[in-house]
Amino acid sequence: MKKMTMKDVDLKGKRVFCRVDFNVPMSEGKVTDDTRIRAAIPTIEYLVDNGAKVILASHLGRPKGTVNEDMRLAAAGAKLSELLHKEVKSLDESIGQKVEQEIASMNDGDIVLLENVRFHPGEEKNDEQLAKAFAALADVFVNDAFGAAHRAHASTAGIAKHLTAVSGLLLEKELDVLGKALSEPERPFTAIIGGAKVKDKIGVIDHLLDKVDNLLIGGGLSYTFTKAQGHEIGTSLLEEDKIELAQSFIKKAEEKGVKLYLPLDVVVAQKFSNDGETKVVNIDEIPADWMGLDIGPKTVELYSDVILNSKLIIWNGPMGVFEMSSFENGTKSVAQAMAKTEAYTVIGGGDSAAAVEQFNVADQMDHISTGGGASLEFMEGKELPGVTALTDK
Ligand SMILES: Nc1ncnc2c1ncn2[C@@H]1O[C@H](COP(=O)(O)OP(=O)(O)OP(=O)(O)O)[C@@H](O)[C@H]1O
Ligand SMILES: O=C(O)[C@H](O)COP(=O)(O)O
Repeated sequence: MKKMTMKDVDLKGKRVFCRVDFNVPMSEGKVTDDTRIRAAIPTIEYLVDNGAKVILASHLGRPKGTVNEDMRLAAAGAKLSELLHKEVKSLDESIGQKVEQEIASMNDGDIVLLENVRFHPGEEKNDEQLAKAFAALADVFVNDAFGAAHRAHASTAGIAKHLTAVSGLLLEKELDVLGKALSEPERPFTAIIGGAKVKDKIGVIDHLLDKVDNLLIGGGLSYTFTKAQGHEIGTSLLEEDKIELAQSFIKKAEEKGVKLYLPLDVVVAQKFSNDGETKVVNIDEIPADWMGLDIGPKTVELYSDVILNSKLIIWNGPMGVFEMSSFENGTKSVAQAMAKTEAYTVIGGGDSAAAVEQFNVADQMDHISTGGGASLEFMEGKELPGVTALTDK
């Protein structure tokens, strides 16, 4: 079902409750990565240019329903103001009389940022009263928080029952890119899945096996597959209870004609540290008291080759412990191959987005999702409550 967008509503003079995802990394009261704030700007500018009174709302961190001084949104408001060259008034509440008074005094085109919606316990419970209190502040609801679209919360889903609810430009773009990739992919279509645990990627691997031509596996989760192939993995990450599942994925790939690639060689170390001795071994030669912490050079060559010969690539999860320089090469090389390929490249948020930033190739990717969990759930084929709740066209 098609959902209404900002372009379907008259915004002039309207109070617009615009949910954004300003859940940004912070250190010492400052925003350390403003990617998500920058990503919301087209929608905010559209609202301003169309004469709306812009009431921004977001969560930050997981304050568990109480006020947490370190999780106030004022620093994000200041950053937004700096980026827009325009006043953004940060309030210290998200509902109540004071907020209502502030909104009543707004002129068309003004912007306020409400306080962290998760300071209220009702937010994450999708409490009806809180949803109504948010809705009472506005005439229209715009959801632009793709990163939080997998959460059925009062400010993402509940509020949509009480107002005309439309998508913002970022939400629309994310759904468009990821949706098109999954429904009408250019081929060869390759998915690269890494990260720590099989358990977190079961849904996405299963769903992608129905869609892709190639599946490249790396990172901590690959060792459960290696074990499933019958090799010893030393002290590498293992999820004993997922070995059978890994076997079933290998079988499913065979049945579907998907080329499933697993590491041929790995970088091993005796401890989880950047300083110890490391060596490269073939996948069937991991010594008993060593652990695999990155893919090796033969694997890098093979994976890069697949990447260079694809037309569409989705990447979620690093190939190794890329935060440590001794084990960054696999993730770095994959990032560099992604930068070089002519394929349409999509980064599924979270650590992979951090990796392409770290290796200075972010601007060479076609789309970097602002959602970690949200893009993963979308790629699992799940419905996103923040999208489902929007008004049908
Ligand atoms: N071989 C390995 N052994 C141990 N840890 C690993 C290994 N390879 C990668 N990791 C770690 O996995 C972590 C990332 O995995 P995780 O599943 O948490 O995130 P992700 O897959 O990037 O998900 P998201 O994109 O949602 O953040 C990184 O911190 C990385 O150091
Ligand atoms: O950072 C994210 O993935 C989103 O902002 C959602 O945050 P959450 O996992 O705390 O709901």
